[in-house]
Amino acid sequence: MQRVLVVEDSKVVQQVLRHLSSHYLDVVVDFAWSLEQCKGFIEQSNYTLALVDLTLPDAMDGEVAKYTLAKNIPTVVLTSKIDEYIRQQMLELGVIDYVIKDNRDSYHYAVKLVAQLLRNDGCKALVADDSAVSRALMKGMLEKQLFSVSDAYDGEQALQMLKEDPEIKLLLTDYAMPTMDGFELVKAVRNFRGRDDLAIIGLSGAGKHGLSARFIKYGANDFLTKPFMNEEFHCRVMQTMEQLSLIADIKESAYRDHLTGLNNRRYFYQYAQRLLKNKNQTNVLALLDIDFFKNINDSFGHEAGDHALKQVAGFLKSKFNDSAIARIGGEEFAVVLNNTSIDEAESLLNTFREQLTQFELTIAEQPYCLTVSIGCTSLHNVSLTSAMRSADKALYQAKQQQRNCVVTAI
Ligand SMILES: Nc1nc2c(ncn2[C@@H]2O[C@H](COP(=O)(O)OP(=O)(O)OP(=O)(O)O)[C@@H](O)[C@H]2O)c(=O)[nH]1
Repeated sequence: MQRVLVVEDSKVVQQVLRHLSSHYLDVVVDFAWSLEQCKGFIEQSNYTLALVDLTLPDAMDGEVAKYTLAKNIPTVVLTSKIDEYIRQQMLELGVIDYVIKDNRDSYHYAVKLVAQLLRNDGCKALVADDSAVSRALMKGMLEKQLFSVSDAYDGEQALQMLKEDPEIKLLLTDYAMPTMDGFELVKAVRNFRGRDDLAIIGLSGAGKHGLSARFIKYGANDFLTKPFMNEEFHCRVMQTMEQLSLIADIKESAYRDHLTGLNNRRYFYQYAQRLLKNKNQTNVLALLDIDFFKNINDSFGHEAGDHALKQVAGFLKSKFNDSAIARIGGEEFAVVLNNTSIDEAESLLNTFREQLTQFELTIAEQPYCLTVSIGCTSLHNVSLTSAMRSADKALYQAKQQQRNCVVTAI
């Protein structure tokens, strides 16, 4: 589990950092006031990352950063002043980055930087460069930013590695490489990995600015001109990864039902359409609708109704954890049972239905049991529209019968 340690002696700054951390960091964050307290925390817990003030009353000369780094904790430094001497000192120490505390936005930047570094943690990156020295340098710099890094000596090798590993999220590629240069590599990679799925930063030598622009035209997200400063490299990588994360967040929220955390209707339709393309797989589509749900809203209020929906969603997830589940309407859910015959599906759905009748929800602090009606149909060799229509018709029949039952469309 990821954990962050913040060491800051100013009460006001600590308060600001606490506020921003609760907003941006979804991990445990401990706050220490001094080097001594910092040592105590490190004895107790393992930290993924430390954000430390360079000057503390009991550590005036950056000893806290030296201490966290000596304990192998990747460290970002907060400093109220910066000059070439301090900068060099910090780079030599091996801190990931430094943030100058000169306005409120710096704290914002610092916490967002920590958030991005936590996202980088274990994220795969690939460096493609024919120079072993350059490769080792960039590998080291990326590892400092918590990436898990592999490297390739030319474009062809890099392309092969990217084809084999869709988990690689960042590619740094030089332009001049034997067998396949950086442009060819970027063009080839973009045929199967989009800009929002794999970030690419192109590198070119000094005085070749035209090359940088062409990198972008061929599909790179950004570029760097060699030789680059440590900070420039760091900022470019961070900014590019932050954009990728933002797009991932937007995509995630576009496909998620905010109330229950399940997939939403949009996701479900796209998923089912994709599934139907595989003609060899027999799947079953089930539509589940809570019986007399309106009674919950009417008796206990809309908020209690929301709470009930969340509990039913959680129950569904626990029982069909290998299947795609979505909330496709108010109190209506869809489940796709993969590689299942219609008879098997009917039996599984009946078991679920019976288990739900035994499951006690908590509504307005009281136990409450509810039931669902289910319509199901084969999702194989049909159009999605026709499968939805059949399942809907079966669900209607289930409602017309006694409810709390499964009807299969023939
Ligand atoms: N609390 C809450 N209620 C919702 C939500 N979406 C839809 N509903 C309510 O769900 C209820 C659905 O009512 P009906 O369509 O009459 O269905 P029902 O009461 O479940 O009856 P049957 O389906 O015929 O068994 C309505 O009262 C909607 O307002 C939601 O997100 N939250």
